[in-house]
Amino acid sequence: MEKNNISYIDLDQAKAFKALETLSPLSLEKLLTTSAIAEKTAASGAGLSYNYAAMPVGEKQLELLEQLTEEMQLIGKFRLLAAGGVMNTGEKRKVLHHLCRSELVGKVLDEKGQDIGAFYREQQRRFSDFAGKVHAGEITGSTGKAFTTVLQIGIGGSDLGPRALYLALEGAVEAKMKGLFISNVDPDDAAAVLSGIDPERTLFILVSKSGTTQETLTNRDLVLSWLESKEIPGLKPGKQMVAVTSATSPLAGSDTLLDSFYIDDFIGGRYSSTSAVGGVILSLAFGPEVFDRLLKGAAETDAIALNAPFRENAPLLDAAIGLYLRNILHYPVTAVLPYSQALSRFPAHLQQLDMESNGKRVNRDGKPLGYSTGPVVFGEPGTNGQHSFYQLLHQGTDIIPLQFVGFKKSQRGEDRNDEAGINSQRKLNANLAAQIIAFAKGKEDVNPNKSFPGGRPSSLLVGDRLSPEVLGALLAHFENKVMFQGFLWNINSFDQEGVQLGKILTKKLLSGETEDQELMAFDTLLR
Ligand SMILES: O=P(O)(O)OC[C@H]1O[C@](O)(CO)[C@@H](O)[C@@H]1O
Repeated sequence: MEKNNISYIDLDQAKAFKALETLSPLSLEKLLTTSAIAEKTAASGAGLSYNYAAMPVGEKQLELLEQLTEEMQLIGKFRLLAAGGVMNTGEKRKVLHHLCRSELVGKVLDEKGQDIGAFYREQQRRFSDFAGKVHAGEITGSTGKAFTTVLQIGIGGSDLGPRALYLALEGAVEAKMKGLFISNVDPDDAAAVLSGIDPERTLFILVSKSGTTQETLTNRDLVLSWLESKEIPGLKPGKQMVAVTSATSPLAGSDTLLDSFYIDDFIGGRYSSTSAVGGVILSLAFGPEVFDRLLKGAAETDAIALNAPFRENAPLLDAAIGLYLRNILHYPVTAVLPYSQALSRFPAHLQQLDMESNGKRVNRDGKPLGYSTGPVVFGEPGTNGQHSFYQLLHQGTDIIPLQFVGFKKSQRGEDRNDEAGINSQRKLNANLAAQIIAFAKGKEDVNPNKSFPGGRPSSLLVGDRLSPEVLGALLAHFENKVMFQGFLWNINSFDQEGVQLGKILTKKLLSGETEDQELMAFDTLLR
């Protein structure tokens, strides 16, 4: 037992899990009825709902999954996390991204007794003011011209979440500035983006929590020398750039830059979209009030995840059913399929969120696990995916559970009725409904090549329109789902040691310190 009566056991020690293992799998075709579609639904924030009628779980499974979440104390662990418990056991850190949205369980103090939420709010106030001044023309480029473009330099969590959110908001609200991103150390990434911008009117945001990431520092230097190379009278490259970093990073406190905004070690990269990491670019691109609306939606989902009972708690249900798919039915992959072009990069963000968090093979105390953890996650917007990889999803040898996301209304509202009076949004959603049924029910045919086995599960997250609030709720839904699953697997979802080895070998290779012959041989192949 640890403090607060929270105890940590591996999944395979839980009684409810052992009971789940004894149940026979159910026929999806029998489970999928019109009343199940009406009843098997639960709320996330901002009117978003999670429908699991096409998931292979019946009453008994749900009862045991609920017992499992209680036995593994998921809500107690979330409460402890939100209160500032050291849930990142590997790095011995608190995990406080929820605090960027609201004080779920009251104030959280650091070791000096300082209010950490107040620090996050202060940073939000600072970057909101900064954005307001840029929009009002009070803060300009170093040659006096108004900034019209904002370009984020960062990678991983300092790119994927903010980029996915930026793209998702472009059609939801009117933009105040154009947003662009450079992430890859591939020089072609920077060259392509820089070729289309006005150096005097572009504000660069250098985002690196650690301040040590090779790709980001390389791109910073590349951008600064590109600005220098323009030889524009009066242009000061550093004064076209702000930083977002942690107060302990080597980038902190630089007076060569226009300004700096801070996060701390308690906000993990892939969980940082609602901190200054996402907040600076989103406030500049769309206005601080739009970023506020996104935070509000995320806070609504957080409150549901913490307080709602199992059957009314979408992130908790999604996590528990996902565990059933992974550890009872042994499906190793999940596809996320948003029927919304605005969410084109959302699957890429979820890939990092889920796979970097739960791609672990030891428990939170470092002991090897005897069961599977996080699935492989991939996805593309529908209907594009339908004309690409859905063949394998329908008729391939593996069953891949699907997580559909759809909206009743289009985001931009521009649409056209065809001769039959049917608009494109209706066609998009008809495709989504058809896919759920085709995957679940299949279709027999005398020709085996034309036969669909069915029994392929899916869930549906559905909202009215992809507004900033709904986007925030969707983001928090997945953050909380991933967190709950990490608790179920008894792993630490908040570190990422698996990315280190490759970084170290790269460094050794570039500095000439390696004696690894095979590494040098591959390097030679690439020169
Ligand atoms: O913000 P930073 O410190 O540059 O890190 C970027 C990314 O690198 C990683 O540490 C992985 O290499 C991610 O977890 C993180 O989001």
